Amino acid sequence: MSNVIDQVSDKVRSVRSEKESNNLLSQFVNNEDVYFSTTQYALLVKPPFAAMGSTKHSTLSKSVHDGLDFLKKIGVEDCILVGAVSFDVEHESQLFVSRNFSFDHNHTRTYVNDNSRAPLIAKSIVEIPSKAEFKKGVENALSRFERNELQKMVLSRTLNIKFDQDIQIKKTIETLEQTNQSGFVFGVKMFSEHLQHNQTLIGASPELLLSKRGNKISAMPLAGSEPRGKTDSEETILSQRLLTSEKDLREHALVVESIKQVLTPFCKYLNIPDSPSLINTPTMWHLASSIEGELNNADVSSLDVALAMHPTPAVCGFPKAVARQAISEIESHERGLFTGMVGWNDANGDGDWVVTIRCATVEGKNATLYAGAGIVAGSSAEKEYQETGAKFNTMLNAFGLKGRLNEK
Ligand SMILES: C=C(O[C@H]1C=CC=C(C(=O)O)[C@@H]1O)C(=O)O
Repeated sequence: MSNVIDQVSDKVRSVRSEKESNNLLSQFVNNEDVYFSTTQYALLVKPPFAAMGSTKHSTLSKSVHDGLDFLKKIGVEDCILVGAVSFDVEHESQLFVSRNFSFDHNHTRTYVNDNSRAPLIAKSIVEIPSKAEFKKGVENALSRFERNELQKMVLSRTLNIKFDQDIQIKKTIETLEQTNQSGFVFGVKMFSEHLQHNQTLIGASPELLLSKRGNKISAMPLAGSEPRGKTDSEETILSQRLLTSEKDLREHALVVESIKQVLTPFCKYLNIPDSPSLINTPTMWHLASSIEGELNNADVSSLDVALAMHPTPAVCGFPKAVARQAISEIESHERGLFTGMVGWNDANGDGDWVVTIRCATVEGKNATLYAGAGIVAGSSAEKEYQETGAKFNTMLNAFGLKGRLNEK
């Protein structure tokens, strides 16, 4: 019997699940629990956990199957797998199995004016890479396109912020819900036997990688972006420019084509719109494609389909292997869980997985914010820098820091 199965059976066996509960976020305990919410529901998962965090991608799917199959055999069917999968196949994921979980299907989000919060003060902010290095990376990508090595790659950057006081994690997740009415909001504890620190991954992703209920699946890939405008006329100009931009439509089409190739063998029916539509978050406009499908086999798990899709060219590039290699050569920082996937998979294989973007890892007074942008032939290094800057605003808003970046 493998280690993972041992852990699952010992830790999960004796705990009973609660099926429905209200106001789950108020019960969230940082460094202990995992929280995930959509506009439809909230999910809170509590210990005891069997951690599958050290499992690498290559063995992840098999370990999860073995663990869940074993639990079924011993009569433990009502458990859930929850957490975050890293971008890089060699990097640890943060996945946990528990029987102690609650769904709130009456979950609602109330918009609250974000000026009502007392903002944190940033004592120091370090950009990694620097603006010059990021722009050099974009130029490097453009030269690879000219040499026909690849057609798209996503480059990212980080903001390392030290605040004047400890970040209130539950409060920040609450703010993310209040200010991102349609986003997928998450708080995932990061556990590792080797990790010295107790970090938490928090964020509000607008991008649905994969949702599965029975044999029905859906996905909403995003690629192609413009920051939100300040006035109505600016909003119209920016959104219409995005919808008709040859560069952004090409960038988007590569993502959709790659997802189509992955999902086709899984599906007896797949509906992909001919052209993308516009969606917005409080900080960005995006090109989005709403994909629906029916699986050949309803027993395939949401995790398996999501792992087959991951990483899509929305966070990696095209072709995938060449882009992944180019990213590792150009980016000097670790992505970790950023541009991975976060979500859950229940004992029936149903679940929701979203792309881990518009997020930060936080601990004490420190936060590392992440943002990336898709680069294709015709991209401008300055514009991609500005775009990633606008994407940071999801988390900067949640910390009460938007427009205060020069404050030391
Ligand atoms: C990698 C990120 O965004 C991806 C998702 C939506 C739009 C994107 C873009 O237009 O570049 C990116 O592909 C991020 O927000 O950090």
